[in-house]
Amino acid sequence: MDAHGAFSDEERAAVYDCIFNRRDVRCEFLPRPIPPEVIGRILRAAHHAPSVGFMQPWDFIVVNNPSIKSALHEAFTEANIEAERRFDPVRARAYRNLKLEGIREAPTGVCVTCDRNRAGPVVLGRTHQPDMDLYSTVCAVQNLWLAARAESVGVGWVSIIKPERLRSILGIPKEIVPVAYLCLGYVATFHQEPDLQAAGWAKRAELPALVSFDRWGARDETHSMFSAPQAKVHQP
Ligand SMILES: Cc1cc2c(cc1C)N(C[C@H](O)[C@H](O)[C@H](O)COP(=O)(O)O)c1[nH]c(=O)[nH]c(=O)c1N2
Repeated sequence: MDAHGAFSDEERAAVYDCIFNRRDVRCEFLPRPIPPEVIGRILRAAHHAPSVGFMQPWDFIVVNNPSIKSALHEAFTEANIEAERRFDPVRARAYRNLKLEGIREAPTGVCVTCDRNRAGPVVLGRTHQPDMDLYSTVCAVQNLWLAARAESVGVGWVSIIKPERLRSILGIPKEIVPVAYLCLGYVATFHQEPDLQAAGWAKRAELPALVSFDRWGARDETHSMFSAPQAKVHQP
């Protein structure tokens, strides 16, 4: 970074590399523990996320205890059975074959929570959009995910679990919202494409079809934005 805060070409490429090669990791966690200083750096990155009114509504519960992980895994299994039933029979069969969590295998779990009252009843930027504190907490999750990728630590978000079960297992007070349960661990390899894409469940949409100019749906097909050469990084 230069004296004015501009990144070099290599630094910029490293950031895009990290973004395009971040993956949701559900299995293949190695048992090797993540050193405390690495967890510390990852949480510090999460804590430097933007937040509405600089509210910083998050807390981080670090889960190492195997019996707590087992209880969380049981809660996942209950929720997963219910989730599977919502799909039609063909899709349900495909769903059953997906691996959607690594709660017990991951050496570390992190639950990211949101304290909706942290900054009192009136918060700059939240008056007309009260959920901005939750969105801020999700920004912290994304910072965590990217910092972990930079540390070669895989992260998997497990949302197939009832919030009240998360609350009771982790002793989260009722006024605090559990936003994300994340599984963290080193992996042998980061997959190049999302697991759900590799499994044929869903695929990445074409970006130009999602961008419009000035008005919803007003697409300018001739716009050169996406015809520029791509950065030399793998973009699944
Ligand atoms: C809010 C939220 C919640 C979940 C997820 C993500 C997000 C953002 N994802 C991960 C999701 O499936 C994954 O991000 C996409 O499939 C794209 O893959 P990559 O993240 O690019 O590898 C996810 N994955 C999974 O296996 N079990 C889960 O419960 C969830 N829940």
